[in-house]
Amino acid sequence: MDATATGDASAEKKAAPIELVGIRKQYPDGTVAVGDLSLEVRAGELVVLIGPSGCGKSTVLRMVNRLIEPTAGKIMLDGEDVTSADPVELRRRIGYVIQNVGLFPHQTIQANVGTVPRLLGWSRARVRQRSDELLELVGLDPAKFGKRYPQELSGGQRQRVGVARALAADPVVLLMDEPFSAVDPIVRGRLQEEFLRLQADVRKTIVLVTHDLDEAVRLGDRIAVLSQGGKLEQYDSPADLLGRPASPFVREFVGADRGIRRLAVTPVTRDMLEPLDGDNGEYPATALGTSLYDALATMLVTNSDYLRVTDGDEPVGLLTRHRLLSIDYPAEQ
Ligand SMILES: Nc1ncnc2c1ncn2[C@@H]1O[C@H](COP(=O)(O)OP(=O)(O)OP(=O)(O)O)[C@@H](O)[C@H]1O
Repeated sequence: MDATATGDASAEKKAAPIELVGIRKQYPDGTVAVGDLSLEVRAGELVVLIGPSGCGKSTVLRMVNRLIEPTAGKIMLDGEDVTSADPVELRRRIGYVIQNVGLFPHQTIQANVGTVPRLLGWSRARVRQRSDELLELVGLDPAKFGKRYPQELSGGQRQRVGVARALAADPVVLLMDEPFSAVDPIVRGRLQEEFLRLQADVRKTIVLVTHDLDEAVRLGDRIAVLSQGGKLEQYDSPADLLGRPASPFVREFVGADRGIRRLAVTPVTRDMLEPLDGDNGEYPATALGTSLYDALATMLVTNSDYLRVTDGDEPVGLLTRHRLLSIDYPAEQ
């Protein structure tokens, strides 16, 4: 996905912050899906909601675009209270991507992507141009895929069309409910990677629901862990969540292999390094900022207990395997 392919798309509307203030959803049968949740998401931030099945993740997401009406509380979008705004108008400002995408089967890919711009009354030429631009942005050649129908695409390709469609009217917020869970793990990994590149380019405010902790750690700027009734257990960066679980619930939820996951989100920094002794040219090199996970992989593959760490071309210190494996876990001391 080439940034230059965005054309008009890079002259985007700004992403908007969202704030949920004490939102609650109680169903007529008495079920409290979400009790009293407050959460703020900064403009351009990617926040992941995670938690056990039935804890209210999808309900939270669907209250933001008012597919579900909250029983109480306020939803602020870009500083404006939208709790009683016209839901249809609201949804034009908020893109929504769901599992299995929900593309219209009897419409071409191009028409699917152009759905909201068409509803907004854009000219045919502008809709077409926007659709081509978005398909290119998500890595699908419009000349090749534009005229196809959804069933003529793979699951991963359909998922990308779903993302393109959600971005078509240039929303200020993107809501994503398990967007990558319908595809196999290899395709999922690739889609996640492409999605991160896309997000670096468009910088939308994104709230993404998943039940997959690895996905949360990989994609989230911050992760909100919910327990039953939409109770917010912890809201933190991936590294802090894994390193400092705030409660027994979170500790259990992030599981025993959090040490490994934490290595993946912790970069090599100067304070971890021993001084260089001579030029240490014989040790394999790794760059400052590499994840500890990748650094450990290099040590294992090269059968070396030391790595020469560089900043650009300049060697700045030595990382030892012992130091790498004894990074502190404050919550466990
Ligand atoms: N119409 C309804 N009436 C009563 N309870 C409902 C209704 N719709 C949803 N619920 C309940 O609300 C709770 C939250 O549901 P929600 O779909 O938000 O959970 P979730 O965390 O997204 O779950 P999952 O990970 O399984 O998709 C669940 O206990 C569900 O049974």
